Order: sequence, then C-alpha cells, then structure tokens
Amino acid sequence: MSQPSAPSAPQVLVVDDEPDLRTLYELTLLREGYRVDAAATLEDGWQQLQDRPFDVVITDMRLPDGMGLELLQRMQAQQRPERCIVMTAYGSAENAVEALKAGAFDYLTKPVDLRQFRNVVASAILERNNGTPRAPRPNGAAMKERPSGAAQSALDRMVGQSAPMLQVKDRISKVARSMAPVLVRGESGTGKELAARALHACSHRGEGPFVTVNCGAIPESLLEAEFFGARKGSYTGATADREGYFQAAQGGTLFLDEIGDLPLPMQSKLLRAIQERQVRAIGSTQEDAVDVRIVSATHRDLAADVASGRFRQDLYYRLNVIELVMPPLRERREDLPALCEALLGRIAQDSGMPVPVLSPAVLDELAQQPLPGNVRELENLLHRAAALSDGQVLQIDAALSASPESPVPPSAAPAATAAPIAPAPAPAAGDMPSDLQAYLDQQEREILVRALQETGFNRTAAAQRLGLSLRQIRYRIARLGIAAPGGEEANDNGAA
Ligand SMILES: Nc1ncnc2c1ncn2[C@@H]1O[C@H](COP(=O)(O)OP(=O)(O)OP(=O)(O)O)[C@@H](O)[C@H]1O
Repeated sequence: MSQPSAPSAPQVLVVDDEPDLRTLYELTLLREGYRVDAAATLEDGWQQLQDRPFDVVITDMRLPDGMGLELLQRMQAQQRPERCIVMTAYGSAENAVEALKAGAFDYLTKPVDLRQFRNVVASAILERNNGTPRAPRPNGAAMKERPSGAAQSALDRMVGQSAPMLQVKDRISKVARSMAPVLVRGESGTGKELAARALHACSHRGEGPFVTVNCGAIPESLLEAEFFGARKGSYTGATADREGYFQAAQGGTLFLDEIGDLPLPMQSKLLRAIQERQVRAIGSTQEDAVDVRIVSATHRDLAADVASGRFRQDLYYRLNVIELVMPPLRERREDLPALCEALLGRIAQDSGMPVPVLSPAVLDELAQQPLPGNVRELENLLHRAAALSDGQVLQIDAALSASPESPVPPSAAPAATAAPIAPAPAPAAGDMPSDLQAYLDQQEREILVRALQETGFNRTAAAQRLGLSLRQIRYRIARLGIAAPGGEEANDNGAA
C-alpha cells in the first residue's frame, strides 16, 4: 500500500488476518497521516517488530497462529516502547480485560467504530510521544520501582502494617503505573478514597490533578454538565462557560466515588466518554480530547447490580479492569493501636491541642467495639472522645455512649430508636465553633434524624420535607453514618 505520509509521521503496525479489515484499518490510518505496515499472522507481526520500532501496534485477538495476547506478552517481556491496542470480538469482555491487565493501552470491540478507532490510536500516539513509559504489566517485575517521596508519603498515610494492608499497598504500587482503570471496593470508611489518592500519587500522573466526584451527591439533572462541562447559556443558570470533571482532571486521575449510585442514562454517557476519550460540553459543537485515568470506588456489590440490571455490564468491565479490595477493620485488628495513634495525632493537630494519651485500658475497650463504620467510625469516635475528655488522658466512655453509630435496640419504636444524637458542640452566643465542620455535621445530623423520625424513616418523604432529592439525602445519611432503627438501612418508600 502506498504511503504518502511524512517520514517523521507516527508508525503503526496492524496485525490482522482478515484482508478486508486490514485494508480498512490501513486506509483509515493513512488518511490520518500515519505510516502503516501490516502483518497477517502473529509471527509476521513479531518479525516486523524485531526489525524496527513502531509507535503503535494494533492486533487482532485471534490470529491464525496464536492469540494477540501472546504478541502483547512478548512485547511486554522485551519492555518495548510501542503502545498496543487489541481488537476483540463483541461480547468477549473477559479477553478485553485480560488484554488491559497484560498492559494493552486499550481495546476496541468489533465491529469497530472508526471514529473510536481513530481516537484511540491518536491517544496512544500522544501518550507514546509524551514519553510516558508504557503501561507495565500489573504483575510484572518491571513494576517494582521505588516510590517517589510524594508517592511514599501517600502510601504512609494509609496507616497499617497488617498483612491485608501490606497487600493492598503492594498492589497499589504495582498497578499505579498502568493506565488501566481501577475499581476500589470496600465497606464504608475503609479508606477507599485514601487508596485512590495513593494510586494517583504513585502513578506517572502524580503531578497532575486528582479530581474527586461523589457520584451519589450530584442531582441527576446536573450530572452531564458536572461531568462534561457546559457552555455559557446552554441551560438556565449557565452564566459562564464551565469545565466539567473530565476537563479538570486532564493529565491526572478522575476518582468516581460511589460509582454504583450513577443513574443508568449517565452510565451510558460515561461509557461513551471513556471509550472515545472525548467529551462534549453541553451546548458545544466541539469534542474535547481527554486524557484521564479513571479510578472508581463503591461499597456496593456491583456484580450483583449488573445481574439485576441496575448497572451496565459493559461499563462494569471498563471500570473493573483492576480490582483493589480494602479490608474492613475487623480483619486487621492489629492495626488498631497504630491507627489510633495516627488519628489522634491528626485530631490534635487540627484542633491545636496536645496529643491525648491513649491508655492500654482505653485501647482494650476500643478493641471490643464492633466499629462497622471502619476507620471513619474510629476517627469520629476518637474525635468525640478527645472533645469530651478532661485532661491529657483520653477517656472514651462518654464518646461511646454518644456514638451515632452505636447499636440501637431493635425492639424500640422508630421515633425513639433513630441514631442517638451526640451533644452538639454548640458555641456560646457570639462564640465561634472550634471545629466548624464537626459543628455543621452535628447540626445536619440532628435535622436529618428529626426528619427521618417524623416520616417513619421514609427517606423519600424526609427528603421532600427538606427540599432534597432522594439521592442527596441518601448520600448525607451515609456520610453522617445515620443508622435506621435496628441498624437496618432506611427505606426509600417506607419504614425500614
Ligand atoms: N488506613 C488508614 N489510615 C489512616 N486513616 C485512614 C485509613 N483508612 C481510612 N482512614 C481515614 O478514615 C476516613 C475515611 O476514609 P475514606 O474516605 O478514604 O474511606 P472510604 O472507604 O472512601 O469511605 P466512604 O465509603 O464512606 O466514602 C478518612 O478520614 C481517612 O483519612
């Protein structure tokens, strides 16, 4: 095939045994100004790679003499600089995930969408030319690099030397350098966001932005504008151009917290943005290329949500290429002393008081607590204990009895059994609260609990009374750790 492109043009190798498809890819790429070589078999492709370097390799998964995955693995073993794009048959998501795990830059599903094809190749070339080292295999020895200062301190912020925590930290440093999306799973308060931050800090994007989005907290009508941006005048209230989360995270990491709360229509739009690596702001005619790594988190069982139709399967496969599971506190009790010390140090620093002394008796008592809210609950408990203790030695009895997470007798009536309210650290008239966030949280908790009690724990009704959407109230209930009667989850339509 003739090659009118400049000698300095990016060089692409296409490996596919179907002549028609090879021609289609070649023509499309030549039209983009790239130089293109083609091979019909794994061995021919491999031979060409031995002869000269390329910028991008596009390989079909099924080749007459082997799998495209094998070509990718050989390239990885030689630590070659090419970015590799794998073409997979429609519906073979597992192959695609395997390819990404093995270090592929991306995959495309057949029948190929040529616009998507062009975008992915352009992104691969851009990344190659930016000199970003090729995504290494998550399990490869090449990943074992020494973390930089910032990366190490982000890992150190995750306190704990128990076996499960060491495993998590090891996995973070291994997978951080890949572009592959990561799904962080774990119960509430186990440190999912902390892990996402550490992933970012350990990656090549560490100097770039880290943008957090709480998918459960954004009103549905604003989701698209928040994610992709909006042009001035594109909807009522859009008085100026505003960028979305994707644009804000350019060159960095986009952390999608509580991804399971994203409504289905938005799931489709997110999938498209991730696949095409382009977003269009509302009211704009132009698409912006985006270069972000997606890390998402959930406390839900997303696989079950896929099975029940609440979550798109294709998006699930896109996000869950690498899974990171945060262990609950009950599985790493040995971390409790170090966690208490670190959390008390942080609390003392924030409030400008000396670090409270933690006696062995208090530590024993803490070790007896079930702490279903994990580290967040421990942190809140220590916060209250520090505020309620007299003198230097930490006392926790008062804090325990005021715990919003403390178990509630299931036999009591709803109105009486809503999470007990800790005394608000109310400032005297004219005074300032010493901890504004804790004070505001307390106020919010009291109002929410009252609204929930008065509506028999019907979240929809409580939300209406407070002028909130159901999504907003659910987020606030979870954030403040408000328990329904008997510790069950509050109901959207009626008492739990
Ligand atoms: N290993 C840890 N070491 C120190 N602090 C921790 C650790 N894990 C969690 N924390 C602290 O606990 C709090 C909750 O952590 P984080 O927000 O990361 O949890 P999460 O799993 O994302 O919670 P949620 O599901 O409720 O959003 C934060 O203040 C965080 O700093």
